[in-house]
Amino acid sequence: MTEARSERVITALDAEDWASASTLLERLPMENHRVKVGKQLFTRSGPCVVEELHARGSEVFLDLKFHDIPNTVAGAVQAAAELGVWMVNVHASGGPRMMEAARRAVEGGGSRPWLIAVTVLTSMDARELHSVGVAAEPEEQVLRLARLARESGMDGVVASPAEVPLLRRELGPDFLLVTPGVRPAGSGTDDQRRSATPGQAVADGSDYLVIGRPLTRAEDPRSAWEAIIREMSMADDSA
Ligand SMILES: O=c1ccn([C@@H]2O[C@H](COP(=O)(O)O)[C@@H](O)[C@H]2O)c(=O)[nH]1
Repeated sequence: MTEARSERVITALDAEDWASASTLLERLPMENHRVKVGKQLFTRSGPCVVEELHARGSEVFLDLKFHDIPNTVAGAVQAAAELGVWMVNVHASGGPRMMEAARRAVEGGGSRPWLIAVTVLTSMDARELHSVGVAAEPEEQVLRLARLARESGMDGVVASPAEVPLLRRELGPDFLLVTPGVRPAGSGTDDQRRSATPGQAVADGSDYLVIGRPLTRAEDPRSAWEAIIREMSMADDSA
């Protein structure tokens, strides 16, 4: 991964509306240029949020985690591609036909978004995974879904930083690994159950670190950002 460290951080703009999101952006440095729009902001403020972010020069990861029948997901992914987003995602547990339909939906045009699949939500531990009927351990299930995602034409997966060493070893250097659940050393994990520090995520080979509350809830988001970038640099330098 040759991108600058600041380009490897995707800020999760989990704000209640566009007004709060843009206030937050003003409190972050300009290098914070990749942002993730999730269900709350998109549902409240709609596609114009993506347009506003593009006008500001940001690249947008539209994190709506589509999970539906193939025809519906294909239509949704195509609509996302027409918005010009940089990255969009589906749930790998929607199955191979659904992922293949999503892939076909973004093919054929000029530039297309990165299409990635969510494996096991980073908020789930083994116990919760078992409670929804999956007997496998999280790592095993993440690897199974990541293999399926690759065979179905996905460019990469969303997984926890804890699974990055395994996924890199098994899937090689070119499959995108996008990791939420990142927490600076010493900070609480909130509702995340499988997490690691920014330094660890980078050292293990994560391509993109999705970071929300450690930035959005920080008293000083700019300093929090700088501390994260410093931690990533130290991990890179010692690799
Ligand atoms: O498995 C997943 C998939 C997506 N997310 C999203 O990432 C951010 C993480 O926010 P934090 O505040 O840093 O915990 C959030 O928008 C989630 O919807 C995830 O956490 N885990």
